[in-house]
Amino acid sequence: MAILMHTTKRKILIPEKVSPDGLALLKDQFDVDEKKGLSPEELQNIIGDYDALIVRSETKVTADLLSTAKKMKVVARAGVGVDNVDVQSATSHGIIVVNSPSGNINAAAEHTIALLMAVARNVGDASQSIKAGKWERSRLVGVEAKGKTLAIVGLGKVGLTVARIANGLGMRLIAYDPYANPNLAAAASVTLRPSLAEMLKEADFLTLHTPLIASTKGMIGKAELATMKPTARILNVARGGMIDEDALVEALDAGTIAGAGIDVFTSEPPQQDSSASRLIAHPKVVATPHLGASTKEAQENVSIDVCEQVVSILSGELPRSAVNAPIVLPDEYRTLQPFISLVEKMGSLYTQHYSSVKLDSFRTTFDLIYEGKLATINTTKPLFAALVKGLLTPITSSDGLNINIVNAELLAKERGILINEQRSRENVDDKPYSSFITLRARASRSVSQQPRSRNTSPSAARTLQQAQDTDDQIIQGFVSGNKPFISRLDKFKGEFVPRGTLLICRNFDSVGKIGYVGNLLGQAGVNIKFMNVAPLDEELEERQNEQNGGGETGEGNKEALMILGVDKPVGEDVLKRLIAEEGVLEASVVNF
Ligand SMILES: NC(=O)C1=CN([C@@H]2O[C@H](COP(=O)(O)OP(=O)(O)OC[C@H]3O[C@@H](n4cnc5c(N)ncnc54)[C@H](O)[C@@H]3O)[C@@H](O)[C@H]2O)C=CC1
Ligand SMILES: O=C(O)C(=O)COP(=O)(O)O
Repeated sequence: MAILMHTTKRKILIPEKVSPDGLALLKDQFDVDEKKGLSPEELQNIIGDYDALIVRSETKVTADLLSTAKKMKVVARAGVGVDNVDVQSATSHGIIVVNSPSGNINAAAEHTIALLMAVARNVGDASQSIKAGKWERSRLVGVEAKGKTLAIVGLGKVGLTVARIANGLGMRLIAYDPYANPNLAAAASVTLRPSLAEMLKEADFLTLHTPLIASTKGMIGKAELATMKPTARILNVARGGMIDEDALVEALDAGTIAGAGIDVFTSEPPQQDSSASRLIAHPKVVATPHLGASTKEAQENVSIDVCEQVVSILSGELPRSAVNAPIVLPDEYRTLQPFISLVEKMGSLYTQHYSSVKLDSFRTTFDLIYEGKLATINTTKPLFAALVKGLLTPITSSDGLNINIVNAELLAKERGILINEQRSRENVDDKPYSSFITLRARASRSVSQQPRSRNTSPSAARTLQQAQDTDDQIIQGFVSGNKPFISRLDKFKGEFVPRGTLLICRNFDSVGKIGYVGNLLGQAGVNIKFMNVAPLDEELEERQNEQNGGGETGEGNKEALMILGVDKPVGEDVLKRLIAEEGVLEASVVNF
């Protein structure tokens, strides 16, 4: 008989025109909904169903929208500028924002040059004039680009590409960009100017290529325009909002600026009677409807770029150009993968086993110590995030937080969880694993009492010594054959796989305990799938004995942990009965 499998495909919403070349990469694995022309309300009503959203510049991805997007894992911007996405809000929801940082650079640069030439030679005006049946050769005399000064604000990817093309046109190149790479500037024959004001005076053509951010918003206003030559022409293929549109219209009317080529506006599409629509209507302006990235080639590039990243993220991997997550190299991420699972389980074990700890009000410092191969990895951000996720998931509501590399740091801070990552130089060559992780929870104490400097990496042995000395809580683990193992829980040493539901009992290591616990569980209808015993660590025991005056611990008084894999949850009543029996000192149920 055929077995029907019902697997729900994850859903991706695309409310704008995105090239089919990238979408083809999604359609096998995911439900891809292309829904153009949605109103903000319509978008808000359906966004909760989607795992990913792919947009260009038209969709406003607001904090309001993101707060409704409960399943959302990724917002992908098929282009460069993410000023239409509330990145901060996405971060707080753990939503990764990706873009395509270079797929449309050439298109934007060529469009800038197209506008430069069109403005220099009155192409738009001349075309309209001839179509109207006129032949106005003397009114439409232009200027040449050759020998003119092109002033570039923002010498990043687009700015540099514009510079290289303009260099070929024989233009003199100057730029203002406080963060520019001087070597790249020199190689492109661009002379950097120390201030915008200084550069504006020299410009025959001014072109803007910065993102729209606080420092660039309104950067060309009335005062700046007043310092420019009356023959100067202005180009904007970056973002509306960087130029004061009313001030530019005024300057064009007054003849203190000669012309402008504008692709981007403060309101897109421009509203009637807005400053944008007045600028567009101006006879000295060549305007295009945000076409900088609109070439077949650029749209293919950005679409493939972001769709590949959406596939990565929905498959649990990291993207290559996240706007709000650290970049982790693919090889490193592959190495980290099994440890991410281990650390998450260690965090979860901590919260569930030490259940008296209230994580949302606690002040504990965690040391997360990497030994062996892991200690040589460049970025351990995914492990940090896994610990926060492991610690918080057992105590957050099921519809709650999407905890990941994007928001882990923020959430840890909000909850007062301090995580101190350390790399140990302890040699693990003689051990059966190549890497080893210790999670140590230190009860809070004043800063002056904290045991040691954060920069010195203790060996595992020293860590244990400290745990014993300070009653800190210790969980250790390693990975073998890609499987996570816990190898220590507090003072007990024994390997177990953190999987399914585990009943963890601390008991006196005496005859009959296993039978008693087994019986009780049997009566409650709980099956035991596997069992491990973790005895007291011998080294630790010896030290304790020495401290207690050298006496041996009596056989029946030795403690051990019993770890039982069970097939269903163990109720509170059963736990109470277990603890009531002499010899079972503590019992906790942990779900993975
Ligand atoms: N019209 C269109 O269709 C397109 C527009 N764009 C726009 O172009 C912008 C630039 O893109 P890219 O060159 O790829 O970005 P980029 O990040 O490579 O370069 C931006 C440059 O601006 C500089 N910068 C930042 N703040 C500055 C300030 N206050 N003053 C001077 N320089 C400053 C940075 O140092 C950087 O070098 C994008 O942010 C996007 O808004 C990009 C592609 C297409
Ligand atoms: O990539 C950018 O920043 C752009 O402005 C391109 O916008 P678009 O994708 O054409 O709406």
